[in-house]
Amino acid sequence: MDTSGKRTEIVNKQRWVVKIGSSLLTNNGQGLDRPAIAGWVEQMGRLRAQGIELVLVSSGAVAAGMRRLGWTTRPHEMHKLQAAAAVGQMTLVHNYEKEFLKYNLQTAQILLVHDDLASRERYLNARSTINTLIELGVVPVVNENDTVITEEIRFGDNDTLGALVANLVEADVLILLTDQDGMFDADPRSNPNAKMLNRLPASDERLDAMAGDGGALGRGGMVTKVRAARLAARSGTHTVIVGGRIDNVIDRLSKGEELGTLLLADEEPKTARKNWLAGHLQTCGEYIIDDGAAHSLRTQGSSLLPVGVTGVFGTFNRGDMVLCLDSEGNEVARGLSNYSALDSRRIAGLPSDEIEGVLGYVDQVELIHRDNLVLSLI
Ligand SMILES: Nc1ncnc2c1ncn2[C@@H]1O[C@H](COP(=O)(O)OP(=O)(O)O)[C@@H](O)[C@H]1O
Ligand SMILES: N[C@@H](CCC(=O)OP(=O)(O)O)C(=O)O
Repeated sequence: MDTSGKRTEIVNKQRWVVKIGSSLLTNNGQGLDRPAIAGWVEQMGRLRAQGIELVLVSSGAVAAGMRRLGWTTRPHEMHKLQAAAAVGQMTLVHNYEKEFLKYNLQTAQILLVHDDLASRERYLNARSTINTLIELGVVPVVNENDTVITEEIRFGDNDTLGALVANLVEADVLILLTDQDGMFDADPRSNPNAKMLNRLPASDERLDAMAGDGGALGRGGMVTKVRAARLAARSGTHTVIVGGRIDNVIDRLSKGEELGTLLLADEEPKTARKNWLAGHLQTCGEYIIDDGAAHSLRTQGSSLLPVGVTGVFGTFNRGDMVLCLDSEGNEVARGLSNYSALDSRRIAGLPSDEIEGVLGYVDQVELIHRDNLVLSLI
């Protein structure tokens, strides 16, 4: 294929995660927009026919459930939102199953919560199940397991889930289909002169000031999409934020057309281990680090040495994930500790050449080596 003048980062890419947001799937928050779903599935069917592997992350359970239950306004009580999601998820997957079958594609329902991806065992299970489904040619349809979570329902954030799934399957591309044509330099709802962004590195800090929230319904808006793009970038996944109502949007993206906003991953895809560190492991304790250590972690990507640590909290073993907090309690980084909490307390504040004298052994001179350390998103 002639790719000159096209988005080569997207063309011929093998593995896509497509996330369809609530604002798009629903008619003003009421029920599912079935004709629109049929249109996206038809396009995704064509992706599959080209040999592109696909995972779908779909919101819309709450809205579909509200319609089924005859509710016209979105409830505020968490248990009612969760009940609506449980009812609506049936409608949602039934709809996808019916539509994908038209193209001889089987679907599978996957319900996940962030904690599932924080347990090493469940992460590995989810990963191998989804990878197996992809190999079988099945389209996994992922949503949050709303019955057991509260935060994500409250903030309406399936963007993060999309990014975590992209990390999980090491996707090449994450497509966030939404109700705006792309990301603008200001929220177009409140700023009619806002201009759409074409491409930027996901790490570009200017994005933070441009991203607004999702408005009255308290949805994630562009804030969670930018954060998702940064999370996805950690597995080398490029993200496109794009309008789901644009004619044949998925087909056109796959041909390299410059639609929406491309947020690029760093050139160097991080190793699987780093992906894991970035979002998946449960933390077992905390290091409080001084200003000098916080500065060199943030600006030079340095390892954490005992000398920069002023406090050690929690109970952890060597190899466990520990948070690094600055003196004000802000998370600077997280990483795998080379020492248990007990030994860390004994060497905190000391120069590395004194470790052996105190402990009687030295594993590594760092408390956390930079290869096992991931800076936190600010
Ligand atoms: N800089 C921006 N560019 C585009 N949209 C923005 C921006 N800042 C805030 N938004 C808002 O984000 C909304 C989309 O986010 P959201 O409602 O969470 O959608 P979804 O359900 O697709 O995740 C848009 O309707 C828009 O008003
Ligand atoms: N998981 C829930 C809500 C998640 C949600 O709305 O997220 P988003 O599409 O990012 O605004 C649902 O299916 O209704």
